[in-house]
Amino acid sequence: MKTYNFDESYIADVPGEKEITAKDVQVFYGDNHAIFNANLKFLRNKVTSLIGASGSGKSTFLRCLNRMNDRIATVKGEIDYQGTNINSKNVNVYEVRKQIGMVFQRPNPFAKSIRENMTFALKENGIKSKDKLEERIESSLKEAALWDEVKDELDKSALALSGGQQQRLCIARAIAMRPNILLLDEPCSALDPISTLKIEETVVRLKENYTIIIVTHNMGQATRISDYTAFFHLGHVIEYDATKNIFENPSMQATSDYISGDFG
Ligand SMILES: Nc1ncnc2c1ncn2[C@@H]1O[C@H](COP(=O)(O)OP(=O)(O)OP(=O)(O)O)[C@@H](O)[C@H]1O
Repeated sequence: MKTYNFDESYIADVPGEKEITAKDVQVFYGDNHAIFNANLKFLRNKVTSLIGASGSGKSTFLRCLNRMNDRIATVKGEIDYQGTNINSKNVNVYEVRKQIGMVFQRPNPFAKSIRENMTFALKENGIKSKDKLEERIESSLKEAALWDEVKDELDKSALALSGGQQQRLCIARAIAMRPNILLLDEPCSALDPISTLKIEETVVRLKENYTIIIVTHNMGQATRISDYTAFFHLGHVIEYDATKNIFENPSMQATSDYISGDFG
């Protein structure tokens, strides 16, 4: 078993077609150095889990991938997406977020109808045709496995849905924009086991059309749904590999300690 060298930079890479790559990414909250030289390549149409103890930097790193840290932290390094460094100042952040959608820990639907939740961003982006909007609502709600439960009550308030339904609505709302990448920041942490299972099934189906990167504290969830897993520790990416290897045969002592519950 190897010990991680905190002075060296680890290139976290696995074979396959890349969708988005972090190069020497560092994040600072004032004096707090939260992410140290993360070099991590994510594969297209795969689910990748980010795991690690509380405070290890998973959410901070995830937010770098669609510029969600802009107002709260200093992010150095490059995020390469389709040949562009999207961490560059002159990149249009709204365009980035159209292609790299995000779903948060707590479901956050707008206090509007289900239909309005689905159409708001589409209308803002110039999609006005009623047929096109209806088509997007239906196809996205189907992809998020919510359509059958809400198709007869699209004008009902989104806040009247259960927590799990609200989270699937947030996923549907994100994919209505037809992004390439979906970032999920502990999307099940506020949900009961049955709702969690539904989201997990949804995520596994969604990878057919999207690249998915998910922060999770739930080891079972990481093993059930992700193809690859990156282990974060003290702001460093310590190990990155096929999920099976991370959980059954990790190379690094710190990974082994974490997954066996020795710390964190
Ligand atoms: N908005 C913020 N302002 C200042 N510091 C922050 C902020 N968000 C995170 N941090 C700090 O950055 C470090 C990494 O935190 P982060 O939330 O990314 O870790 P995490 O692994 O996602 O933790 P958790 O699993 O508890 O969500 C911590 O030291 C944390 O205190």
